[in-house]
Amino acid sequence: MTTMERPIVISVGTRPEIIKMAPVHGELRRRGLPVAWVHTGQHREMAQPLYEFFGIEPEHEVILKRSNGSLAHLNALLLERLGEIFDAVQPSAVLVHGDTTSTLASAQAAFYQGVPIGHVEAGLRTFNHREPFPEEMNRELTARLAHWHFAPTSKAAANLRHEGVPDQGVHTVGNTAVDAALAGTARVEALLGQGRSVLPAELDALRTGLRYAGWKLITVTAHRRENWGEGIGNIARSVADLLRAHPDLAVVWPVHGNPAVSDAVYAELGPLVHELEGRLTLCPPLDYPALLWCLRNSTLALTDSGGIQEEGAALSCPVLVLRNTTERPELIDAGAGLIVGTDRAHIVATVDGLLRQPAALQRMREAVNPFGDGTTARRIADVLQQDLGHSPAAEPRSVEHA
Ligand SMILES: CC(=O)N[C@@H]1[C@@H](OP(=O)(O)OP(=O)(O)OC[C@H]2O[C@@H](n3ccc(=O)[nH]c3=O)[C@H](O)[C@@H]2O)O[C@H](CO)[C@@H](O)[C@@H]1O
Repeated sequence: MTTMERPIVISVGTRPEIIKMAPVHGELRRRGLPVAWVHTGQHREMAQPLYEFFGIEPEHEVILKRSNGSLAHLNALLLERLGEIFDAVQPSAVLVHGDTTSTLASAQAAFYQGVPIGHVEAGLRTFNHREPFPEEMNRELTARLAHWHFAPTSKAAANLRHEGVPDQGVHTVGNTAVDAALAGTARVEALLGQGRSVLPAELDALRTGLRYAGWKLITVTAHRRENWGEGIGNIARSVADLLRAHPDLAVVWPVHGNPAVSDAVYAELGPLVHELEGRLTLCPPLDYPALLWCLRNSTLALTDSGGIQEEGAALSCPVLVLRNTTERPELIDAGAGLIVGTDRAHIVATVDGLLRQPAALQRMREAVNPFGDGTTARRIADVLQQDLGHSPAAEPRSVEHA
């Protein structure tokens, strides 16, 4: 096989990775480049609706027989199996995303085969190896292994350069989360316009309330380990306070399946659902199109998620970050979000303040999205096409961010 015939392999497994690599997959396919998808996640059935939404059929799947839950065991199994797959597939390049154990194992397996690695969403740092663990170290180690570093912002690019990554390997391209969110929202709105059902029944009351009663919507999500226990309880209590104080407020909270999260949320808020007559929706995690619809129609998002910070900025939905830190400081610098942590009184005061000052809220909605303009996948494909010997469809461009 010539380099041009060997596929560019995308190796990912979790929900955010699939969402963020789907635009790259779509763009490589649109250009007629050979591309293969390796699913490394544990629960393929959970990923299936996403694959259907994006029209992706993974060519390969890593099925792991784990005998214990340790990271070392997971890494070893992934490394061995991915080595076998890459050996059979002979990729011209392997693309990995972000910071998971499978990101690092995919990069290692590609490195052992002498295959160049492209790291998408490179350069995010908290500068604390324990927070998030092991993700922060996975980010650094993947940077050591990668050939192409696709940094979402100039800040992320600067982080890489400070670590000695050669300048010519760093491409500031924006974040593919924006590509996915903009294209996905357009599709959701088109489908709704045709009267097709995109939203689950759980959101019906909410839709009616937004349309006819003038409710303002807040989307809430929380899943991070650091917020388990007290943090989640505080967030839930602040949501109850806000709903009681603002009769025109509605909240949708897709509750993460982990009992460390769901038990606390339902204990605090479950009894309120009936009392609030449709203004509080607690539901299982939403399919991606429904989540996009929620953000698009929300006045605010309260979240500890990374992806939702980027999607909020893309969809003009101001984001309050339920953490004490973020590896996406650009959101705050751009004025599109605020760090609020998990203190009940502080969350309530911040949301109250914003609801009472529409001009401040409007400024946040109008902030320039620091994560790009939805053309990140094109920029990534330009670089790969040029470096792998195809004539580029367009000149690679770089995005400069504040
Ligand atoms: C420890 C840590 O920091 N880990 C991070 C975490 O990333 P995250 O915080 O972005 O993850 P989530 O919030 O789970 O996912 C977000 C995506 O899911 C969509 N979504 C959400 C709720 C829902 O009901 N339905 C949906 O469709 C949503 O639109 C968005 O695109 O895991 C990644 C690898 O797993 C890591 O790389 C990343 O560092």
